[in-house]
Amino acid sequence: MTNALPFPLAEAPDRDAQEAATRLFRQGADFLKGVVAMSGLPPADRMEVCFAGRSNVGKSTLINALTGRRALARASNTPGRTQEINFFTLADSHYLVDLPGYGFAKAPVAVVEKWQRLLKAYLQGRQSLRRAFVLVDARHGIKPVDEEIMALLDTAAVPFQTVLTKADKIKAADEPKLLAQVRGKLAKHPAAFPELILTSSETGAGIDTLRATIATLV
Ligand SMILES: Nc1nc2c(ncn2[C@@H]2O[C@H](COP(=O)(O)OP(=O)(O)OP(=O)(O)O)[C@@H](O)[C@H]2O)c(=O)[nH]1
Repeated sequence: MTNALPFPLAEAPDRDAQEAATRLFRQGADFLKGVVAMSGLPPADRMEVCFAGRSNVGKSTLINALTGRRALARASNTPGRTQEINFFTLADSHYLVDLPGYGFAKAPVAVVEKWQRLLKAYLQGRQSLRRAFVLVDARHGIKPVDEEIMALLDTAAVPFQTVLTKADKIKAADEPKLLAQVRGKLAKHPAAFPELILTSSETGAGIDTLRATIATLV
């Protein structure tokens, strides 16, 4: 009874959702600004989704794949930008928000603390934030640092959806073990959205589903 499992994999989008995604994403995405303090946030005047994940999880690559802009998220990866919350416009109706990667080993404590304060303030105070996508490397499953951000999202009551990245790097035989680990961890998080998206920026798997998810958020 696969469909009775908690946190099933999202199904492929239906035709309406696909059309909504095509309409939205063909209008294009652009880098707007990097933000280091709450006072720098753009007006909360449109639908907003954010992307969080451990360093190297494939966040920039995924944002590029979603928007079809090869180097879009590179802007947020250049030295000096990595501690900023980066805003991208999508059409004139959405913001895509790239949160700094966490779990970096060598950042000074003061830097990490400053970024955690900003992240907390952003997640708790942003009215227009509809959903957070928490990216998790399919090879590694949910790590303690991922659970920290999930706990923060629980507290802030921001619904979050888990997006597994680099699906092309795991063997089909290892998928059940990964999904069991992820489902077990998510069961403890009240803000977890009850569907997972398995993606690969390499093969394009799951990208349409994620686009359609964003395009049909209300
Ligand atoms: N095989 C495979 N490799 C991927 C995929 N997505 C990203 N990568 C690779 O993983 C590495 C990290 O990807 P990035 O997109 O830079 O990761 P990031 O999360 O933005 O990293 P930070 O900037 O450190 O936060 C790169 O070498 C990518 O080419 C994927 O779906 N499949």
